[in-house]
Amino acid sequence: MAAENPNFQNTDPPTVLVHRLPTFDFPPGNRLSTHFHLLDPITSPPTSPVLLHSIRALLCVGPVPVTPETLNRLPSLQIIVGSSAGVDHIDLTECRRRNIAVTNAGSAFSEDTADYAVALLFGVLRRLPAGDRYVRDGFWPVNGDFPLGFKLGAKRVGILGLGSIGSEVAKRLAAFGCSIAYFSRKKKTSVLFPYYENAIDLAANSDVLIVCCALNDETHHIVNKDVMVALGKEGVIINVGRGPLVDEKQLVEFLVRGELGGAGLDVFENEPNVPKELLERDNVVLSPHCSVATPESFEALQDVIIANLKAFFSNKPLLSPVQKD
Ligand SMILES: O=CC(=O)O
Repeated sequence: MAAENPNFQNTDPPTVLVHRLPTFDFPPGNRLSTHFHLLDPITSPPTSPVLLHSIRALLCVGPVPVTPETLNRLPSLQIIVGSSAGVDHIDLTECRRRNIAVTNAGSAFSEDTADYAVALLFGVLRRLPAGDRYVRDGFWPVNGDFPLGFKLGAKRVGILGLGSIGSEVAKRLAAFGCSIAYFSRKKKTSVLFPYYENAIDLAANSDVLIVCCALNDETHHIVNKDVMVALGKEGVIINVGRGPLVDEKQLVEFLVRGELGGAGLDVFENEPNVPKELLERDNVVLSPHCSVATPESFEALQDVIIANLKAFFSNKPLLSPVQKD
């Protein structure tokens, strides 16, 4: 029967509807289909509305939006398993209203993303991409020594969002001799780093701001003009969270006027478009939203997705539920 009707919903393995953009998929050879019957409307024949009515689990691959309209087509939906750390593409308020659980990538990406934040910071302070261009473009023999960079050790690093990624960033930069402080939704009782009650105070006491918090209504443009003023002329902003956490228009203006020391950006407000003013600047390191992208991270992600779906289908606690506050 399953062979005759590709939309047939087996109970074993359980059916999971895949929600993704045509351009976004798991790398080949993923293990998810050995545990679940994955119904992917992009590769399967049209999915019957009757089947959609019975779907309980949705696997959201990448940053594809989940809107009230998406949810209207899935009246039995109970869980959305996300494949990213950030879930700003999912309408969480609507999910809460409909009592639909949401999970994210948990800590699958945290180490790689933290490594990347440190790499971007090194890139800005020591001007690594600019130095690379200097050598490749033949300027070294002509112009001589490359300008000095800045030392990483002993920098005062302010972390915006001391969650799973922020904590890994703190661990790494503390090992480089930086002092760490943070701002998060809440002060963490188990953490000894100084806590600031807002982003401006954190910036005023930091040389570097590393942005790794979740994007939501409260954190949209959390790095605004006032934060940039507080960070000061030598200050560096690293963003591995989401583009709209930083007011990009202001960031460009501050950099162009020389009122910030530099920026390392993996994310942008209007991806894949990057403000052209940034392309010309040697104190800015640009990266195409790929801090999480390693085969190791994607292996770990599959473990998290499988664990969440298995827990859901056997009524056990979810591994990485998105917090409900
Ligand atoms: O940007 C990547 C993620 O949120 O996992």
